[in-house]
Amino acid sequence: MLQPHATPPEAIRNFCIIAHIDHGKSTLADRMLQITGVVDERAMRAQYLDRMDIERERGITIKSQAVRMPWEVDGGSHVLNMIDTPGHVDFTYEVSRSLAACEGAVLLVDAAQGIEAQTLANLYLAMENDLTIIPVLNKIDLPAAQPEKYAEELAGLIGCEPEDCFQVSGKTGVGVEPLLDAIVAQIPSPTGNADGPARAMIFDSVYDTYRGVVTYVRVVDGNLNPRERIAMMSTKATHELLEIGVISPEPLPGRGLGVGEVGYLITGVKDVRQSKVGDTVTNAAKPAADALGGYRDPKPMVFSGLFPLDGSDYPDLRDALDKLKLNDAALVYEPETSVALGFGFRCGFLGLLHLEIVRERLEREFDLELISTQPNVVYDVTMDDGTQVTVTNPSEFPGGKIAEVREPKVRTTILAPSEFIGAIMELCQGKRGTLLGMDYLSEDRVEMRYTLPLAEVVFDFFDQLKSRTRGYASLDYEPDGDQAADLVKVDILLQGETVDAFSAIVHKDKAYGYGLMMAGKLKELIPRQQFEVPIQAAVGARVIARENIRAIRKDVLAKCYGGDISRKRKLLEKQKAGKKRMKNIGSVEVPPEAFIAALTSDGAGAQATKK
Ligand SMILES: Nc1nc2c(ncn2[C@@H]2O[C@H](COP(=O)(O)OP(=O)(O)OP(=O)(O)O)[C@@H](O)[C@H]2O)c(=O)[nH]1
Repeated sequence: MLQPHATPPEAIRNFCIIAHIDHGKSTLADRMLQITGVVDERAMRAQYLDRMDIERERGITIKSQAVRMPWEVDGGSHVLNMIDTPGHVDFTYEVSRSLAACEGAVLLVDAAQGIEAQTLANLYLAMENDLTIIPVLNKIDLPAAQPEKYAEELAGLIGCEPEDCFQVSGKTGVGVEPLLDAIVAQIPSPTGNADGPARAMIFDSVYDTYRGVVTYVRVVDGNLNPRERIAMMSTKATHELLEIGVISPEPLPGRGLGVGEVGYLITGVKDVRQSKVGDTVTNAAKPAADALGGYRDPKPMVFSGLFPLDGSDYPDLRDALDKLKLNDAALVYEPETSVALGFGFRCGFLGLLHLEIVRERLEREFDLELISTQPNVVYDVTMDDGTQVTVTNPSEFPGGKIAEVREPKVRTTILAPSEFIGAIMELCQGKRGTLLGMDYLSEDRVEMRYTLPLAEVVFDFFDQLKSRTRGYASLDYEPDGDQAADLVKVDILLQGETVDAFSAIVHKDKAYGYGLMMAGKLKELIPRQQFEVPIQAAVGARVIARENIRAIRKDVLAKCYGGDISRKRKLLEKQKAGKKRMKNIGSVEVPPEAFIAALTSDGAGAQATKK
């Protein structure tokens, strides 16, 4: 039985692995678990991963967010706590909280790829948190690996010698033992006031179907013990500590957590919003005076409407969102009604990836078919009379005299081979970007920094960047305040009626392009009706583009010669069933597939084929 209190802070090393996506973080973490004996060699494949599968199947989410590993160096026993960090830009705040729970970071770079945008973004976050950085080149077993070349690059970036970069293979295990030794030797042990009031930082919290919320903490001062009452400092809510322990790699309930220790706690709360990342846990009877710094409420940056393809699924969608919310403190939503799409929800997300994850989970885990409207950012509108309006839905953009519209902007870092500089500049300029600076990481790789309106980045920036650089560029961005901009709302009208789902807020110079594109797309997608249907794009009362759908009656029996009455009936019934699913805009019938196709940015209707 582990006795967590028995570990003196001097023997503890808290670290994380930071890397660009696919540079091998999980593989290296697995290898460390194996080499330290936390998971034995045979169990590694046969059991450890199986266990994860079962976890997933049963929806148990006690994951290895923070694994405790024993490691001996020169006869001295140490405890290494490996803390997992979410890898994506949308979760920068969560990443920074995980980093704040560590004293050091292993900066992992694929020896066949070199530094990428998220390598830099994560490195800067680690430096802001004053972490000791251990530079590591991974995948040295690959024939294409160029460890010498990239050691130069990495050393130049963090200001060390190329020889200081470790060379490992997470796959074969080469170099991992010396790396574990270096973690003990180079990363400082935690310091804190052991006798002071308890303060522990929450760096992750996940909802578990059976146990409620499992909260991951790092104790900074004092200690936390089972059965005592704890308080969350941001909300002042108090809970009884039902269980506290460490993960190695199974949850091991223990006698408590002391200074510098990392582990989990369970209080029986059912919603992660009651146990928020970044908050400070203290003892309810002897509370600390000040919370640990850095707590922030998650703020949605990107909004989109989610509507069930089949209107009768609306209650299911509401239930599914309620369930997801238990495990996602950043997800916000409220009911929305659209003329075109019916009943749905306006949802707020941290970013595009967050949106995609939520949408995919709703479709896969809850078996829903959804239409999502074009994502948009939040606009602050000041009217001439001084009133302020916050717009999260383009259809709510105010009419009347507007003094100023402000939009969020982001600081973007793009890394790419230098041959693509021209293509990237052209793209960023077209997206209203401002170049902040450019540095060569080596003779053929360059880092470019731009500020861009977030609205332009969420549109189709990443796809365009990838296609213009043949997939070689990587991108990262972080919020960077807001700016005034010349923005207008473009409405799309079908036979004089506004189709709210297609309204968009765009820069004045792009209004015409958007209107023309949407009108053109809809002309292709909406079937001919028995009367002519004009499609117009308008800014206010001014029509800026127009297309016409010519009248025709679709005769499904046209190809059905002869007297096969049962076949005719079948065709007519099919047509009738199809009509039931149609959405009516005024007197125009629009198949839901047309909306989906028009709302996907390439217009190809990637989702439309899903039945
Ligand atoms: N040859 C070789 N392949 C490796 C090595 N480490 C990881 N890989 C492969 O690289 C790919 C990505 O590895 P992961 O460990 O999943 O990478 P990750 O950084 O955790 O990726 P994400 O979790 O998606 O961010 C996988 O196909 C691994 O098998 C290595 O040392 N050598």
